[in-house]
Amino acid sequence: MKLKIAIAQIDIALGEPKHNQQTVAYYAQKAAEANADVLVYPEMWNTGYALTELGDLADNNGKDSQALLSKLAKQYHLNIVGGSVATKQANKFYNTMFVFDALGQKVSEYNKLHLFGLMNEEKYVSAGHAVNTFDLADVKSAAAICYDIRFPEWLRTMMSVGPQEILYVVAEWPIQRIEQWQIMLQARAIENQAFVVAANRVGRDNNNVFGGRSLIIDPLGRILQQAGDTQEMLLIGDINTDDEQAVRGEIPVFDDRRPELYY
Ligand SMILES: NC(=O)CCC(=O)C(=O)O
Repeated sequence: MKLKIAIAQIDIALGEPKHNQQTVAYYAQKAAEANADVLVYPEMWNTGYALTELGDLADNNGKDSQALLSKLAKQYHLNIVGGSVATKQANKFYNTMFVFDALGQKVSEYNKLHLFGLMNEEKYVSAGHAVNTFDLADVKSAAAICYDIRFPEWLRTMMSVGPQEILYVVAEWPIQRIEQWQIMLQARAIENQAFVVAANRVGRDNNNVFGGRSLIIDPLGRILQQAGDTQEMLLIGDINTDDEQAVRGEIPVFDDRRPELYY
């Protein structure tokens, strides 16, 4: 399957969901103009890490964000991996991803599993418990949120069911660890023999400068497309999932696993 992928490497205005919704809508239009099949946004695009203000700002059951993403998906006939947004669900706050197909139908919903202490996330946000695997644009896929990529055992859990052909990652990853971001994403691509499509934000909040460098990586860990570290942009890249069938044919790591020995 050939797919044109678009990544919206955007800046996020801290604590300003209305403003950020306009940015998200603008990049959907640009992705449609580029004839993209799939569009990916970064983590927590509605509020940024405005964690102390979640009581006022978190999206109730993700209603506003879902309505917007579904509308954009349908209007522009785009499959959308909707980054993540701060949500309120049953009096708790979550860092939640919504995925919509090109008909505007929700195909997945996922609450970030691993909360990032260095950014105080666990003080305000509750952790999810469920996998995030789905078919999007006829391709078996999985998705993770930012700090989740430091847990290869979790990604393997999701990637080996299928196995999945694309791993989407959405992030607010600071610039001082941007080399780790890139290296870990390349490793996740190689070990799972899958494409990795990773969207990071740019800009700053009160505590961090974020490092961009959104990436599209092939199943051999080679970088197909890479955005810069500071500028907002729409990164576009073409992938062909037949490539990873070739890689899997040569080194069948999924068949050779011995899960009975792993704990
Ligand atoms: N938003 C996040 O989860 C950041 C993760 C991060 O920066 C890391 O080094 O891990």
